[in-house]
Amino acid sequence: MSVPQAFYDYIDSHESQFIQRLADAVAIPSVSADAEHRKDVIAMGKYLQKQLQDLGVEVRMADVGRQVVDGQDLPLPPVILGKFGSDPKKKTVQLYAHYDVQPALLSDGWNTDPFKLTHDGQTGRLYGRGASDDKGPLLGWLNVLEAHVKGGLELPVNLRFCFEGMEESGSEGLDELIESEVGPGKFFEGVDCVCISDNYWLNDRTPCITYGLRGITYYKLTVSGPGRDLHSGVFGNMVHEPLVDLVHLMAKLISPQGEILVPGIAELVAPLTEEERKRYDKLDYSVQDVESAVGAAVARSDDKSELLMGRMRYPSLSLHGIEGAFSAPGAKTVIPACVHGKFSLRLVPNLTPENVDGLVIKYLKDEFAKLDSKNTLNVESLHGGKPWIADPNHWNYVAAIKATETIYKVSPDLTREGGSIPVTLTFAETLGVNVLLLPMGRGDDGAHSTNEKLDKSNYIQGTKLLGTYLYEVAANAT
Ligand SMILES: NCC(=O)N[C@@H](Cc1c[nH]cn1)C(=O)O
Ligand SMILES: [Zn+2]
Ligand SMILES: [Zn+2]
Repeated sequence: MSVPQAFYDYIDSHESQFIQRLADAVAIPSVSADAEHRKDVIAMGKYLQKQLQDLGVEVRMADVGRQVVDGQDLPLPPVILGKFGSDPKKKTVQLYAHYDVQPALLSDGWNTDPFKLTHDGQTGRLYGRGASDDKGPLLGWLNVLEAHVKGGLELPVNLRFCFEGMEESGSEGLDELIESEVGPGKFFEGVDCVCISDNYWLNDRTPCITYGLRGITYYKLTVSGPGRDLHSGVFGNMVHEPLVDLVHLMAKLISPQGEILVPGIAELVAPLTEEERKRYDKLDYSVQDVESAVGAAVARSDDKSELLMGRMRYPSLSLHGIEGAFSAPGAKTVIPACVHGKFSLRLVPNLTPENVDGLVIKYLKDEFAKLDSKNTLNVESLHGGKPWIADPNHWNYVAAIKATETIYKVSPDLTREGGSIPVTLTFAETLGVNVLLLPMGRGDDGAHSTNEKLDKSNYIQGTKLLGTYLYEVAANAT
């Protein structure tokens, strides 16, 4: 079955309604990391439930339990499981996306309200938290479905939806749900392949298809000592200061040149082969691409392949922040009594949370002992996920490559991504099927950053791409 022109026409003629759909979704501040916003994440789930049901999807809102965050007992947002079509003659495609977003405050440096989709008519950019990560791609699937249901077109495959609301905060409860829904008569029965749209092109010109992700392991270091915050004029030079200890420890994790200083990590990384190295040389990328994506000339290397390998096939350690330290404007002369340092490690083959956590925790405890401080250190691993690599020669990838060539008239780059989507590996291992990452947005979208955007053309052409991919699955699956 070839793609009906009526599908493309429907998308083109409903552009403004689809942008409004994205605006409605961005307006719900579904920040999973913030307990105050948990009700909004749940509201976002309900909004999607209704949208899906209105399009004829059989929806189940799966309860995945509760979570304690900073002493507060909170409900986890439901995982939305949806079924559309059960024709045994058709392939069944499992779609995954997430409806939660990263935190965003105007005061972080946004030029516009992060929860009000702002369309810049000159550049065609749609600004808003979640526009690219991951509300735009999620709604792309709804747009595809709507074009078929309301346009009177038959879908070439059966669809299964799995939309979660905790991806940005460790996908709590999701693995257990997936594992419990595998088997005869269960939700995931009959799934032939998985498609996830939750990453980005490498640059702002060439579409890509992604066959690998880094894993992650995220830590919280707590240094405490004094029973309360102290006056630095009264107690400075009299007591061990938690923030001083913490800053020393955090500086021991990574050098300014990016070298991970935890012993044993580098030795675990899978060796680079000459054949693999050549793959990076071929990708359409430049130092200029990094610089324009980050907004400054701060790239660590002048060699594009070194930069790509740093993101795709080597681990990275990033320091994210210090909770409890004075951070407001002004010059408060406080000695904070208890501070929490946050950092994470992105994992590549053969690093896993299991073989890395022990190395990190032992190293930090040894380094803390060297400080000879009377304060106390606690190290926690908050969440983790293993790296993932798929077979890019599978028909699922052939379908995505052909769809990309149809929509964008170029062959996509085959990439590995530096970010982490832990459920990717769960799908691959528990369902035993091929998993594909088919991105909608561009490398300069600013996901997780200020002024996140999705280009209108990527949203509209991306919706066409997702639909075309379903037809190519029907045509290429074996
Ligand atoms: N678009 C995928 C993404 O941004 N994933 C997050 C997942 C995560 C893990 N811990 C916190 N968030 C990422 O940071 O890679
Ligand atoms: Zn995402
Ligand atoms: Zn994200």
